[in-house]
Amino acid sequence: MVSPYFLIILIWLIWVLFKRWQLRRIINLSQAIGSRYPALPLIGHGYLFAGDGEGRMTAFKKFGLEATKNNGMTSLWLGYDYYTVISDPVIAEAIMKTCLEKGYLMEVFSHLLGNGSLIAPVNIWRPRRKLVTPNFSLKNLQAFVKVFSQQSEILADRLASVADKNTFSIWKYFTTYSMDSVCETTLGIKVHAQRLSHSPFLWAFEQYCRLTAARMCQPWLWASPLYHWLPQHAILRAHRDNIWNYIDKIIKMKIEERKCEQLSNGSERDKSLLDMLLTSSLSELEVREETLVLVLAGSDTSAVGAAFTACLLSQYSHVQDKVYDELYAVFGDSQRPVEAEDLSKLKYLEAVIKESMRLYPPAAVIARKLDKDVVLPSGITLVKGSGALINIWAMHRNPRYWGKDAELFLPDRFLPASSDTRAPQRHAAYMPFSYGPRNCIGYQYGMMSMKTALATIVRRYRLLPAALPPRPPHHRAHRTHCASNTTL
Ligand code: HEM
Repeated sequence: MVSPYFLIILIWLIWVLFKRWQLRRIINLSQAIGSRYPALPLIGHGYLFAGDGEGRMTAFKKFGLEATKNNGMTSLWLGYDYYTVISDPVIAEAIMKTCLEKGYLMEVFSHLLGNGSLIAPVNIWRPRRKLVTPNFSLKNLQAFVKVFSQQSEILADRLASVADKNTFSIWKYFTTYSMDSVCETTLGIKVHAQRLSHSPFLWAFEQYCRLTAARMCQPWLWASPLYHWLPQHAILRAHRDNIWNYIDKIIKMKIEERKCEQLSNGSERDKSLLDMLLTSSLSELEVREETLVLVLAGSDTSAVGAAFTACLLSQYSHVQDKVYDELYAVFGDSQRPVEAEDLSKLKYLEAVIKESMRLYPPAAVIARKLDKDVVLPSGITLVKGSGALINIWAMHRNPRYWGKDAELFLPDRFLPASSDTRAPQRHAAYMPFSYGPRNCIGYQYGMMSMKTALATIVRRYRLLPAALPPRPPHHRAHRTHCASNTTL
């Protein structure tokens, strides 16, 4: 009689051998590229990503720095999924121009986003991108600046209660500002995140993202049949259902509004992105998916970008002085709110935000799945079926492209008429909004929102560094928090 334990071990061994045979080309690639960190059986390098968002970001940084030392590439195994971590723009460009699939890491978000364009397979993504892109025209974005400006005024008013007092974290002010702006321009409703102490929708959204981001990098949580037994899954599903119910109610309300407007021959009210999506050929389900993508992709990213910029302004007072002088040249002593036409005049502020996103890119790492072999200029072939993790954080600090002073905060790099040669010639070396056909659809929106909020604050307050031991602001994977406090 054969022992059942023996049988289990035998089946497991056969499965491992089969898997190694299946992955033989990828294993050869990973050995050719190498990694200084040992990959453990079953979980690969997953053990380095256990812990909270800050721990995960630390692990991503380690792999990014390792890639830079190793000619722009290093190997990373998450379970049986292999990724080449990339910190060289030449390699990133070769992949991002041709490989547009996102792969497993992002697929965990399909539980919430379904086939939303942020994660959808290329055949679904392409037609949706075509439908959504025209809604981000300059004319529509300029109309949104009114919302950014009103919400920025609320943000600045709220800061009055903490100004001149103790050190505080500016993060929650930007994240609620951003949520208010994104919901108003996307959904066409005011969620009052800045005013309410608790919003069930926002709470569900935040908790959902936190749990899913943790699952993304922890292969032991990937197997759905097992994950379904864990308490996190029940919580995740409850949050998702709350989010869906909330969005579905708004969609129904907007459909009714549209019907009434058609009966009354239309009205002049400002249109949200959801209004625009409802005039497209998308079904109700697809509209929900795309609306959620916009809220997810648009809210935290802009908040992180603005919060890091505020922290850096507080630490570099000469840069803040120059931002203030530029604002004074545009607004003088007037108290009027920021308007769309002002934003294009704020060239120095724009350079500051860009330099801040170079050092602290809100989306620090992005993923691609290779659906074909990619032969690199070095002659190495990245193998079909493997993944690529473009480490934007490390790429933006790669001294080969940004010089020996890559770690320094120097906004002049981004001044249009600058004689500064420190800005690299290769376009892909700077990609906070990604690169290639699948880049960020909301980059102008994001820049306008961040500029409006920062301009409003710097006109009213002076940002001072935290009364804590000096420490550069630091990232967390998923939510990239501005952890160094700022005083006003
Ligand atoms: C500072 C602000 C922002 C940053 C840094 C940022 C960054 C990014 C990045 C890096 C990607 C590409 C991910 C990838 O290649 O896998 C992306 C995609 C996307 N972003 Fe943004 N984003 C910002 C703001 C926004 C805003 C405000 C919106 C919309 C309101 C938005 C909507 C999207 C959408 C829809 C995609 C998916 C595009 C596609 O796959 O076709 N983003 N974003």
